[in-house]
Amino acid sequence: MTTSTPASMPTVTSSSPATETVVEVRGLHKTYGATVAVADVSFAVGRGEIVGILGPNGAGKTTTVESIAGLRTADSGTVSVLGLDPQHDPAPVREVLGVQLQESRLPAKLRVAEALRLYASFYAHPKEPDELIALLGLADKRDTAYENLSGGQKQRLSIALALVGNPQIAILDELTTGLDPQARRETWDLIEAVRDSGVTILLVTHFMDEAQRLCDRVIIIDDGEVIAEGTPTELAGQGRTGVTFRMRLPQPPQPLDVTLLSDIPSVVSTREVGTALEITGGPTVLPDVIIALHSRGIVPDEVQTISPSLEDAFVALVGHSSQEIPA
Ligand SMILES: Nc1ncnc2c1ncn2[C@@H]1O[C@H](COP(=O)(O)OP(=O)(O)OP(=O)(O)O)[C@@H](O)[C@H]1O
Repeated sequence: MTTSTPASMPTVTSSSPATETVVEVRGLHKTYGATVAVADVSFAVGRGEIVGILGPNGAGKTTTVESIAGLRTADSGTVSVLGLDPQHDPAPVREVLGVQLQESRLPAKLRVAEALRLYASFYAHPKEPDELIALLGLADKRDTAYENLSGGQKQRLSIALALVGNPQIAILDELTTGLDPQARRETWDLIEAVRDSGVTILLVTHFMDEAQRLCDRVIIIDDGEVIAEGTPTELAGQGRTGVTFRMRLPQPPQPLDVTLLSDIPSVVSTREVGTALEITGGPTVLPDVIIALHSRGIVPDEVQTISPSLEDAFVALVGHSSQEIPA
C-alpha cells in the first residue's frame, strides 16, 4: 500500500457489465427503525464477473447483498436475479443463488461431509459434495467435526456450502476476514477457480488488495449510496495523472542542490519520505530526473515507481482507510 493520495478527489464513475446482466439492483432503499441502512443503491452484475462491494463499516453492504438474496425486505426499489424477484420468488432464487454470509455457524459436532450432504439435500440440482470437498481442499477433513476445523477450513467449508446448490451466482461476504496471508491467497485462487467454472461472484470485502486482485469491477458504497463504480484500475487511476516515484540518493560529499530537481520542467513536487525522496511529475519525469542526476555524477539507488492504488482512491472518496472504523 502506498501513502500517497490522488492529487484531486476521484469522481463517481458508472460502468455496466460487458456481459448479460444476471443481477440488477435499482433504487434500493432499506431502513431499520430510524436507521437508513441503504438510502439509494443501484448497480448491475454481468454473467461471469467477480464484482466487489466495498465500503466502510455500516455503509449498507450486507443489507444490500441480503436484499439480493431475499433475506431482507426492501422498503422500496427493485432487485432482479436472473429476472426473478427474490421477495416474490424466493424458492427459484435459492436454486440459482448461493450465499456465504458473515460468521456462518454450524452445529459443533456436524462433520464436513455430513454438512455438505445435508445442505445438498435442500436443492433440486445440487453439486456432488465430494466434488466440492476436493475443490475446496477439504478431503482430509471430510470426517472432522465443525468445532475442530481451523478458521481457514471453516471458511472453505462455508464457501462450499454456498456452492453446493450448484448456483449460477454466489454472494460471498467478508470471505477472508480472519485468515492468515497464505490462507487468503489460497482462498483467492479458489474463488478464481469457482469463477472459471462459470459462477458469477458478488464479493463483499474490506480488503483493497483482495478487490484489486480478484474483482473485475468494484462498487463503493458509503452511507447507503453508491459513490463510485468501475474496474479497480479505473478507480485507482482517478485523480492521478502524473507519475510518482521514490529513490534513495547516495550521500554525496556536498548536499544535493535542490534546485537541480525543481528546475526540471517535468517535476511537479518533491518530498522526503524517511530516507527516500518522492518525486511526482509529468510522463517524462523519471528519465528527466535520472539524466539530471547523472549529469552531476549521481546514481540513485532503489528507484521505485508508485502505482496509484484502490486504497488511495478509497481513502480519497470515503475519508479514511478501508480498515479504519470511523469515529
Ligand atoms: N438488523 C438490524 N437492525 C437494526 N439496524 C441494523 C440491522 N442490520 C444493520 N443495521 C444497521 O444498518 C446499517 C448498515 O448495516 P450493514 O450491516 O448493511 O452495513 P455493512 O456495510 O455491511 O457494515 P460492515 O462492514 O460493518 O459489515 C448500520 O448502521 C447497521 O447498524
